Amino acid sequence: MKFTDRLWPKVEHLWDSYLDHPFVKGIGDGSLETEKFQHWLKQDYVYLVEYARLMAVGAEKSPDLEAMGMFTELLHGTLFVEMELHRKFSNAYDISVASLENTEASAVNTAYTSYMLNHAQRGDAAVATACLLCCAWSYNYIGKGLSGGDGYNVSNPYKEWIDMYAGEEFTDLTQTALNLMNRLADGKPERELQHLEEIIIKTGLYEYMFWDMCEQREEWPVNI
Ligand SMILES: Cc1ncc(C[n+]2csc(CCO)c2C)c(N)n1
Repeated sequence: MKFTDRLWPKVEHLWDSYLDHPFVKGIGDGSLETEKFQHWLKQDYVYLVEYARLMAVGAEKSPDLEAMGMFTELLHGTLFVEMELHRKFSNAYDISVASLENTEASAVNTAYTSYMLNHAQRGDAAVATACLLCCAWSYNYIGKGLSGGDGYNVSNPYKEWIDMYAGEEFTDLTQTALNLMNRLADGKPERELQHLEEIIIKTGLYEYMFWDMCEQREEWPVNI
């Protein structure tokens, strides 16, 4: 059995809770307030900068050229496909590229990226892949879930967002991340597989917290 097949029953319930989250539902039916979407765009942009570093760590720790190529494919997809779409969306939502780049990461955002980078720096390439997996995989799952929903139509202002994450390009990137995970998990002892699983579940919980943070437009608890 592939490693990612045994993971699925453990994350399924958590991932279905994303589809019930008010922020995700708001994207699905088009009712999400613009200010909340702008908060997501800004926080996500600086999140993706740290996420790109994570893939660079994975490339550096790769055991072979094939893994290195897969990490750099994901890195390229983040920097030049996903972040480019964020820049395009921001233009439509009155946010300048400078203000995207200068966003201060919120508490949850900082905790999430620090968690991933800490594990990736301490672990091997399989650990770095476990850190990045949920992120790519869960957005593709959400995009596909929303594109099959009632609110998916031309009048939904977030249709392009849904199309982007459900589309072929992101489905291919998700498949690359899954293949990389299975390749690097192959032959590992059970104790290490459990460690990878724990990271995937924790990052899945951080994903939920990220939606919550955007729904509440949270930054830090006190303004300094
Ligand atoms: C908090 C957060 N989690 C996941 C993604 C989605 N995502 C991040 S990297 C990647 C694959 C290559 O770009 C995908 C789909 C996001 N944007 N923000």
